[in-house]
Amino acid sequence: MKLLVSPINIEEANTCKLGGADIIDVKNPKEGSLGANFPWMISAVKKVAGSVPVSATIGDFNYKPGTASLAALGAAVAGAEYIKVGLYDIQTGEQALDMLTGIVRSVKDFDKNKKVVASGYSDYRRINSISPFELPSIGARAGVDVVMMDTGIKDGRSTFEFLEEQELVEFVSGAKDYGLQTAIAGTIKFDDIPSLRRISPDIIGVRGCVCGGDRNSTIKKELVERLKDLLA
Ligand SMILES: O=C[C@H](O)COP(=O)(O)O
Repeated sequence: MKLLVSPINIEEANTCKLGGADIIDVKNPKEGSLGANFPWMISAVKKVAGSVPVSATIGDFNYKPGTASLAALGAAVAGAEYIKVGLYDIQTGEQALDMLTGIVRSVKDFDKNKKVVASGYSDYRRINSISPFELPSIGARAGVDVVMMDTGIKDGRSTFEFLEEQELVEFVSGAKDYGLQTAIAGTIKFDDIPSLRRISPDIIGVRGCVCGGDRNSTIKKELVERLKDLLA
């Protein structure tokens, strides 16, 4: 399992790199769970990251395929290798397919090696969003590379409070059947690692855990190292 860590600035990105993160995921929590940061921040993090791949979130979207496609291209041009969209206020498979098809086209026309990550939300019922379990089939049709789930509301409740381990196993195996990679995030804690080993997604995404439990605090190098060791 690769470790994705979400810094909010260059200092934290450097800490992620020093701590051994496999993917440095630029986001802006002020604008939501998958809030977009500025293109100049993505470019600056890319310089700090060196050979470590950079991911960038483009927002918790409603149904705006054109806006999302343009934002995705912006993240790709700024240097992100992984471009991650949150299907937040999306209720139907048709809407999700439109969104993802546009995003994939705009990113892959620019650089076919960049990866598109389609994120749903483990707390989809409380935010009235599409079920993340629909994403593997829709994502495969659209041509995304990774399907993911995170929590939409960052109130301390974890993905493991909204979904059973067996449901997460099914999410991962369903995506694999479509040839897609998977990522799981949402207030993951050190205690969740044994369960995550059984679920075995390709990537786990964290912030709060490596800030010492409070995602509004700052990322600590020793906690990134500890998590990386646990995943080894
Ligand atoms: O993609 C990863 C998210 O930033 C996870 O943040 P969190 O661990 O604080 O829920």
